[in-house]
Amino acid sequence: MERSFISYTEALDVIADHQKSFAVITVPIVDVGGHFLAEDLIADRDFPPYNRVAMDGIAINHSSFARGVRSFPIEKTVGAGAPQVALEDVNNCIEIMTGGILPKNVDTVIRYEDLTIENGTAAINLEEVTRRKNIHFKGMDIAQGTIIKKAGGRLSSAEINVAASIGKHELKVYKMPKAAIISTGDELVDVHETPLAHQIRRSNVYGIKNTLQEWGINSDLKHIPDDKNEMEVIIDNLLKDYDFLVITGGVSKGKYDYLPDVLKNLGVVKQFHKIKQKPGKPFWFGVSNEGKPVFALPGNPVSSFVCTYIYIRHWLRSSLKMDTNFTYVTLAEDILFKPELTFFIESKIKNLDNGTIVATAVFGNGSGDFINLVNTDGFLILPPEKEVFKKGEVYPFVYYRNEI
Ligand SMILES: Nc1nc2c(c(=O)[nH]1)N[C@H]1C(S)=C(S)[C@@H](COP(=O)(O)OP(=O)(O)OC[C@H]3O[C@@H](n4cnc5c(N)ncnc54)[C@H](O)[C@@H]3O)O[C@H]1N2
Ligand code: MOO
Ligand SMILES: [Mg+2]
Repeated sequence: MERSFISYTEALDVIADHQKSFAVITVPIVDVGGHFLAEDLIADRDFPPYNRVAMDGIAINHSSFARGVRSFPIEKTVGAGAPQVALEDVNNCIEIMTGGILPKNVDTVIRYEDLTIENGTAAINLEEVTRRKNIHFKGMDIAQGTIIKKAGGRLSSAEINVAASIGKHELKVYKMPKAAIISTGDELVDVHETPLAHQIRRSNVYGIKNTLQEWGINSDLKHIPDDKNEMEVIIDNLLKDYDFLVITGGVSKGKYDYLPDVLKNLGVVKQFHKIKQKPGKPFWFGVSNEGKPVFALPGNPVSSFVCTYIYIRHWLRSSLKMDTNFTYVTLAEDILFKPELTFFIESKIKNLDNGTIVATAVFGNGSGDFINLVNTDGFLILPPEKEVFKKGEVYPFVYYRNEI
């Protein structure tokens, strides 16, 4: 159904309705970082797989210590990687290293720091020793056959460690869709060019490309002048070659804002045009006859930036069955915003030593002022039904920095 001037939440719902199922591919483990997991990771053994010695020292049978024995002749010395041995006499000990398999007939490990070793005998310098100390017992982390990580979600170093330990030399991951990011507008020149007095360099598409890249999506950049016929031919071809399109500019009320007409002529079915929000109001979203989403973002750089972080993210996370919530932060100061629109306001955040993260709005000069993005960390999402947003209240926050 076609809609106009809908709310932010309605727009999110429409976009989620057009989520896709991405194909599954297999990628070698060394290249898998940042991909999205498409299979469950299952423990192939207990973790740890054997009673693992957790400290370098000696292994004893605690009953001897309990009987008052304090000096233990060393029967043998064993390193990690050696098969399991057995203590023959419970009054003796086995010298053993971290990572080794716990010998039979022992149940407690004492570290070197608590021992004096002389002439092949280890004396324990402790009044008390807890039985089972310094042993990482078989299966205590997870049992064989248990799902460690369900499909879905992004592979971080934590999951990659686990994948390696269960022998996954290659993993099933989602094949991310490929995007064309298209700038429109006769005033725009290439980054290599020197603009004339009435021109600017096209910029917002580079930021969008980088954002998509951070989300694991490859894209190509294209440019189309404000020429209806040229637009139609180029977009028609791009719809064939790419999984989704991101177009910036040409969607408002201007004489040369041809995009909605062009997309209509190409059979891209409008799902909505205009959202009750600031910035980004003229956002147009449609789906081609092959089901390919077309995100036609308003050209103003802050508007296209916000719409990318809100709506393209929402489509991707919905498609990947990931939760779509944002983190919440606390307002450092009151914010006044009267219009009945969802307000995305650029803000700086600060971590306080009491554990709260506070956000301070930084008002730039509207959605054309992309310099203001450099001075902020993300944007607050303030709902339309209020005018005064009080210091101390909490609101969702979209963080756009990707620091190491
Ligand atoms: N009469 C009205 N005019 C406008 C309205 C309105 O409701 N009534 N809405 C305003 C709002 S809000 C926005 S946002 C813009 C959206 O405009 P378009 O999507 O049609 O975009 P353009 O007109 O092509 O460009 C707008 C602005 O952005 C600059 N731009 C465009 N592409 C790029 C790029 N790739 N890199 C850098 N800058 C870009 C362009 O030069 C313009 O300055 O419409 C308002 N007008
Ligand atoms: O809504 Mo426009 O996107 O503010 O400048
Ligand atoms: Mg325009």
